[in-house]
This record gives sequence, structure tokens and C-alpha cells, in this order.
Amino acid sequence: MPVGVKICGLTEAEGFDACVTHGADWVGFVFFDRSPRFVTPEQAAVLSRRTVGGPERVGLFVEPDDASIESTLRHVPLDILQIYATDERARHIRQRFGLPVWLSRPVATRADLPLSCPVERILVEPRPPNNATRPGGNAQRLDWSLLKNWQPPFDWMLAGGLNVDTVADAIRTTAAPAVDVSSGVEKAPGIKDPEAIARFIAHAHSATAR
Ligand SMILES: O=C(O)c1ccccc1NCC(=O)[C@H](O)[C@H](O)COP(=O)(O)O
Repeated sequence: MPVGVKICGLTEAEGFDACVTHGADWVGFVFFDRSPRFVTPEQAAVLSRRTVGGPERVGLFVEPDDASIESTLRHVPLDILQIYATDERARHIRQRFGLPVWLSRPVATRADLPLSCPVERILVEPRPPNNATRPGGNAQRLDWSLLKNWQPPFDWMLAGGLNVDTVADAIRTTAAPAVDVSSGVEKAPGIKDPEAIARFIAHAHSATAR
């Protein structure tokens, strides 16, 4: 089965269309207003309507309250909620909205690797630097060797600092079933590079896990 690919932080039509054309499995909309990739629910809806079907739409929320998710969903239909929050909040959100939930897990040492998944999928990401203004999307690479022989019995995804040149190696080293990228396929903060999106997806699909 080919590795799943999520392109996160779409803000404009060219990038969104490249994800559709080149077969991304998921596109992410960042509803966190301190991000260079922030979009309003209305902007996400306009992008999302550019095609029927295509990649699943993932909405990214940082410690959201129920009201902000609810009002976002009123504007843009999302297939998946990606959450930066506690396990308890993630379970609640899954129950409350009836949508699959993906939960981010910051990893700095092997001891940080989760043993179980309270929702549909875990995103394994590097722990952000102390001075970071956001919990993800920092172009910071995880030490892939931490994941060697880690074979969790749940769905997960590798994120953090991936790019066209490193994604195949990352998949071979970690056996990640899916990968997530944002900064690595941008030509400027928040603006995706369609050519890089095409190459990233091709390289990910060509990689054979160990
Ligand atoms: O992208 C953001 O600005 C962002 C803000 C707040 C929380 C998470 C955010 N991004 C998460 C991601 O896009 C993914 O984890 C991504 O694949 C990793 O980002 P990058 O290292 O930039 O590829």
C-alpha cells in the first residue's frame, strides 16, 4: 500500500490544485491565527470548493474549544479534525463532533513515543523549540532513529521538517505509513510551491518502507 501523504497549511488556489492534481491523500487547513498558514473558515471553504472529492480535508486546531470547531464546521465541511490538545480533550471532540480525530504527539526522546492512541491517528512530531510561537509547522526535523523498530498497533503519521530530498529516506528509516509536510513544500511562508508538492508526493510514493 502506498504511503499516505498529507500536505498541510494550504492558503491559496495554486497549492490546493497541485495537491488535487498530484494525488495528495489529505490537505490541511490551519485554523490557528498565529500561523503564517492561517486561513479563516470562509477562506478554507472557498479553497475546498475548488474540487468535489479529491484529498480529504483536515482542519488543524490548537487547544480549541467546542464552539470554535462548531463554528468552523458551519462554514467548511471537514473530514478529519487534527488537534493539539490532551488525550481527554481529543476523545471528547471525537465524541462531540462524530469525526475522526488525529492527535499530535511531540517527541524528543524514545520515551515520548506513545504506547496507545485514544483517537484515530497519532501525528508524531518533533517537540517544538522553547521559543517557538506554534506547536508545529516549524520546519524542525525529528531524529528518525528514535523510531527505529517502533511498530505501534495504531495508525500514525510522521511530521516535521520533511522535504522533497528527505521524505523517501524518512519513510525507509521509520516505516511511517503516512507523512505530513508544510514548510518543506513552500516557496515563502504560507505559500506552497506546486512543483515541490508534485515532487514530494512522487518521492513519498516511490519509497519502500523497510
Ligand atoms: O503549520 C503551522 O503553522 C502550524 C501551526 C500550529 C500547529 C501546527 C502547525 N503545523 C503542523 C503541520 O503542518 C504538520 O505537522 C507539518 O507536517 C509539519 O510541519 P513542517 O515541519 O513545517 O513540515
